[in-house]
Amino acid sequence: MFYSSDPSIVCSFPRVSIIGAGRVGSTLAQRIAEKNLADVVLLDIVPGMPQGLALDLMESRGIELHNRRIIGTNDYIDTAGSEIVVITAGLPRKPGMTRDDLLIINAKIVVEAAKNAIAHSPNAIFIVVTNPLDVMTYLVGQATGLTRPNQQGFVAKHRVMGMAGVLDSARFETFIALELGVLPADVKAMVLGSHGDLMVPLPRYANVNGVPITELLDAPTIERLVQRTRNGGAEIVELMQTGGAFFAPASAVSVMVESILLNQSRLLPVAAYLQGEYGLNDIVIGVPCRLGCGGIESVLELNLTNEEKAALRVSAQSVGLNIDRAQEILTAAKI
Ligand SMILES: NC(=O)C1=CN([C@@H]2O[C@H](COP(=O)(O)OP(=O)(O)OC[C@H]3O[C@@H](n4cnc5c(N)ncnc54)[C@H](O)[C@@H]3O)[C@@H](O)[C@H]2O)C=CC1
Ligand SMILES: O=C([O-])CC(=O)C(=O)O
Repeated sequence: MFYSSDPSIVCSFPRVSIIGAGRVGSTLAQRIAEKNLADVVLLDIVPGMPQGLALDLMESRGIELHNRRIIGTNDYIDTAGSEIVVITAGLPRKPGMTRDDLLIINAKIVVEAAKNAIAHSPNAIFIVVTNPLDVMTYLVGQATGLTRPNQQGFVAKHRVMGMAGVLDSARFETFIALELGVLPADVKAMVLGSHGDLMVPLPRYANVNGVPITELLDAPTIERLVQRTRNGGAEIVELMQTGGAFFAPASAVSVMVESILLNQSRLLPVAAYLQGEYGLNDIVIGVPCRLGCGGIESVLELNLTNEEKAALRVSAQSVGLNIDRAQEILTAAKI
């Protein structure tokens, strides 16, 4: 016997839209669906491609034992009402390139994606992945209006962020775990700053189940692991020759999505729009943030040494120069 359902009760799962159904985007869709976190909309400009990926993922549901819906589309209308929008659209770098070499081409793609996405999901939280990460996150903040005061003077900067620190920290943790032969999950580390050569790994805060790595490894070894972390993305680009990492990046975004959707308040390194924190203003850079259902709940200001502060400042200065470059290009192109 069936009970008639009350039409006022709407049973819906959260919706995460992923703009750019390439390697990072499609792997992220898989992670989110298989963790049963949300229904997923995969959007790309290539006709048929996101639809094919979505169908493939849907056909795995019975085997993977989840019931999340995955929709593939080329039309932003299908992203309407998303709780979270992840932007992975844009080009990955090729061997020999820096992430900053993608600035001009990806700025236009990301700004267009952000404007289209917010028009259909005005309350969404935005997570940016496209490189160069910190500059793209800044541009998304501007394009969506989330980092500008609204008519009431309120800035919704907590709803825009970039993924980099979770990945860079996971790499640092991996290299520490490999060096010591311990379980990766027992290693905790934090990498701040920009997602590039000027990132700021913090060995002082790295530990194995509470034991500082400075008690387990000598200074030259730690410096070697720090340098490998800084070069972590390029190492994979050089090995693969056809693009960059995507498994670990997708895992990194999925923990941010999870912390937001499940209101976990996890403390994670996140590229955030700063207004005075760490002495930095009107810039996006990686800092420790609490992530919950509203997005960035707070920025934690660590008691950094003078050297760490200086490294963060240098990192921010380089992001600032690229923001200026991107804005000149977008203004000239009337975007
Ligand atoms: N923040 C981070 O830690 C990481 C950033 N990345 C960056 O993420 C981006 C994506 O990387 P992959 O997935 O490996 O590249 P990919 O080439 O596999 O996928 C990019 C997708 O974007 C789509 N696209 C291009 N223009 C678009 C538009 N206007 N609208 C919608 N879709 C569009 C392409 O058709 C393609 O399917 C790159 O910029 C890469 O550098 C990658 C890994 C880590
Ligand atoms: O290195 C790249 O181009 C992709 C990326 O940001 C990473 O894997 O860290």
